[in-house]
Amino acid sequence: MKLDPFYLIVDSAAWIERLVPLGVKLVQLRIKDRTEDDLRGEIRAAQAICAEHRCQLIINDYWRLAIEERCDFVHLGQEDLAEADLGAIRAAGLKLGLSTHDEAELRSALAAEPDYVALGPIYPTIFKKMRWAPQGLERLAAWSERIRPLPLVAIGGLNPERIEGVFAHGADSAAVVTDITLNADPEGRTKEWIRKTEAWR
Ligand SMILES: Cc1ncc(COP(=O)(O)OP(=O)(O)O)c(N)n1
Ligand SMILES: Cc1nc(C(=O)O)sc1CCOP(=O)(O)O
Ligand SMILES: [Mg+2]
Repeated sequence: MKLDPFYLIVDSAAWIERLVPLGVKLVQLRIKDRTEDDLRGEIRAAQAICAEHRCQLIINDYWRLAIEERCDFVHLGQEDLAEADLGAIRAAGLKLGLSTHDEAELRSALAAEPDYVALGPIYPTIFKKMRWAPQGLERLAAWSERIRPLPLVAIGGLNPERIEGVFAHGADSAAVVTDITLNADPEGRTKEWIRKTEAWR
């Protein structure tokens, strides 16, 4: 499976409406702490925009809702994975991306036969508190060897200056939150990401 090299992560359908029409082809809806009704509404709105713009939508965490709403891709972390019904996810035809942060997590991720593996944080991130030190580019290259031919997603502290390094070390896609959502010009930065990832598209 080929992933777009630019993997945007946002926390609302409003962000998706703002940025996906610019040419984003892979986006994760990552929402925390909302009611089920709110989540369902956000998922439906995101689906409509992504369908219109032929953008792959990935739902973070909420695999039951993703099944109910007939989504086609979910991303789960290791704690999510421990509680997930992989049989139900597969029976619904959902593709699955999994987070990893260390060797043990990589083993459990591979056992679940995902459609991609993410490694993070590659660089320090301001987005959320993490138990792991930055992985660095050599670790990313090692992961790439280990998971081949599965696609590898790099995440954590990425910006346009770091794009070339992660692809040179085996990443297939670069996931990003704050470099875009906290940027003074999110639209301009999104266009810059699309341009700078073109060589790997
Ligand atoms: C592409 C990608 N990689 C990693 C994560 C992190 O997932 P998780 O460890 O479950 O943490 P939360 O994002 O749910 O806080 C991700 N969302 N996307
Ligand atoms: C949501 C998330 N998961 C990570 C992991 O390592 O699993 S790093 C991360 C945050 C990424 O945000 P930013 O691009 O702003 O650093
Ligand atoms: Mg999660």
